[in-house]
This record gives sequence, C-alpha cells and structure tokens, in this order.
Amino acid sequence: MATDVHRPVTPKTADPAPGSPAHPAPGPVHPAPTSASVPHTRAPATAPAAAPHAVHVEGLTRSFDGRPVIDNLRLDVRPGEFVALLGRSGCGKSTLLRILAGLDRDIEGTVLVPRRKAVAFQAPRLMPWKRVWRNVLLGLPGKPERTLAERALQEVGLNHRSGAWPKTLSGGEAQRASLARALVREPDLLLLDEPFGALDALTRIKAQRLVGELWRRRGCAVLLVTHDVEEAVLLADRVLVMDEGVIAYETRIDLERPRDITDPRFAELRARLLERLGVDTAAEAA
Ligand SMILES: Nc1ncnc2c1ncn2[C@@H]1O[C@H](COP(=O)(O)OP(=O)(O)OP(=O)(O)O)[C@@H](O)[C@H]1O
Repeated sequence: MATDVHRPVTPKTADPAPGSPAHPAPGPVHPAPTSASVPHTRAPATAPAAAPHAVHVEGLTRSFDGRPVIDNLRLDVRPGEFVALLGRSGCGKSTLLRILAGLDRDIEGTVLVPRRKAVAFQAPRLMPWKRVWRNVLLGLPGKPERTLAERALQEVGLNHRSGAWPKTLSGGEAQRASLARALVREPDLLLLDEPFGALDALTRIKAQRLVGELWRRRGCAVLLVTHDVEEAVLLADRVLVMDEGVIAYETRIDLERPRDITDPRFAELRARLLERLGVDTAAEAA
C-alpha cells in the first residue's frame, strides 16, 4: 500500500473552493514537502517501508485562532478495519477527517495515510452541470471510460441513473452517487463524514447496510464520523470517542455480523458509549 506522509507545511494550503471535487485524485495528492517547507515536526515523520496501518497519526495538533481543536492526538487504524468516530458537536471530528483526506495541512505532527483514499461527506457535493457518471469520474486522471463509472454505480445500485442530472436524484440516490465516486478510486482508506446524516430513517438503514456490504466486499479501511451511536455499534470493529482534542475513549465491538440491535450486548455497548458522550440513558429511557 503506497503511503502519503502529511507533514506540517507552511504557508497554509488553501482549502478547495466550495463545490470543488471533494475527492483527492489517486496518486500523491500532496507533493512531498521540501525541507524548506517543513519548519517543525514534533515526531519523526518518515513512512515505514511496509505500512502496518491504514492510518497512523501521532502528535497531531490543529488550532484555530490559537485554540487547539485537535491536541497531540494519536490514532492508528489497521488495514481493512472499520472504525467509527463519535464525539459531541464541535469536538473536531470533521477537522480530523479533513486532515486525513489531505484537505487541511495546516497541522503539527505526523499523519500517514494510504495514497489511495476517498471521502464522502454528508452533502453529496455533485456538480449539477455534469451527468451522474461524469460526476463519478470527476478528478480522475486521464480520460477514464464511462464503463468505469458504471461499474462503481452498479455496486451502489445506481447504474440505471448513470445518465441522469444530479438534480433529478433523490437524497439517497445522490448519496449513493457520492459513494460511487469514492469507490471508483479503489481506496485503501474510505473516509465518511456523516454520510447518512441528511437521509430519512428508512433510506438511512438501507445506506448503512450498503456501506457494510461495500466494506466487506472491498476490504478497505473505513473511518466513519457519525453522531449516531447505534450506527457506530452496528457497523464498526472499533468505536472511538473524541473529546478535548484527543481520542478520549475507545471500545472494540466484538459482536458477530450481521449485528442484532435487540441483542442485550448491543444495548450495553450503546449505553456505555452514550454515557461516555454525556447522555443520561436513564433519562432517555424515561
Ligand atoms: N476553518 C475554521 N476556522 C475556524 N474554526 C474552525 C474552522 N473549522 C472548524 N473550526 C472550529 O473547530 C471546532 C471543530 O469543528 P469540527 O467541524 O471539526 O467539529 P465536529 O466535531 O465535526 O462537529 P459536528 O459534529 O457539529 O459536525 C469547532 O469549534 C469549529 O468551529
């Protein structure tokens, strides 16, 4: 697995303009920083020859207006592992995901991620002037064939809308198109930022199942940012809780798949995570 090393770079890299493709193109997204552009690294930032991790983050700090939102954070994700990231609103989950995606490089510390990675956000971010299949191929180098997009669309059950305009898609379809755009990149790491947040309950369940299936079929590592504790326990091998700029708590989900939400062990894990998030489960039951 080819690995990208994200090291602190100055001057600050501009974020992509709103509406620009969210998905880093395959290949070295960030040119290796020159020594002149690496003013300080807290930890040695050399990529191991054979990366034992899909994500390796050490000493990561990201501040806004002098306030660290991420503060000396450490995180490892194994290849093929499904990790869910919970945390109260504003604790820095999306910031972490954007850093892993290479969309924010104004950081201190070391970030090692596979070169092949893709992101899907809560908003599908499709270009309205491009048909669905062209959206799927957006940002890929060369002149990729339509069939490449259609294979990915097939995987998410959307091949029949390949020639459609984005505005004619339902919310669930648009989200699946966004997933196809991620999958077409053959990612070793799939970064999902609340991808089901805007979907209605039924569509959400279907989308969760789809992501579970895709993960099993593809074998890539997944980092899913979510507010939904049940979703995290349903899908993940490991659930992390972010607080005060670090991973404050983590638990392994050893339940067999497919998971049964009526299993008392499921309920126990859910309750423990809610407690960690500061939710009073007794009040919830009342
Ligand atoms: N570009 C920015 N400039 C200034 N502050 C920012 C910027 N991006 C994020 N922040 C701040 O950093 C903190 C973390 O934001 P982030 O979006 O990562 O939180 P989050 O955990 O994903 O929240 P939510 O669950 O509500 O989406 C927030 O206080 C936010 O206001």
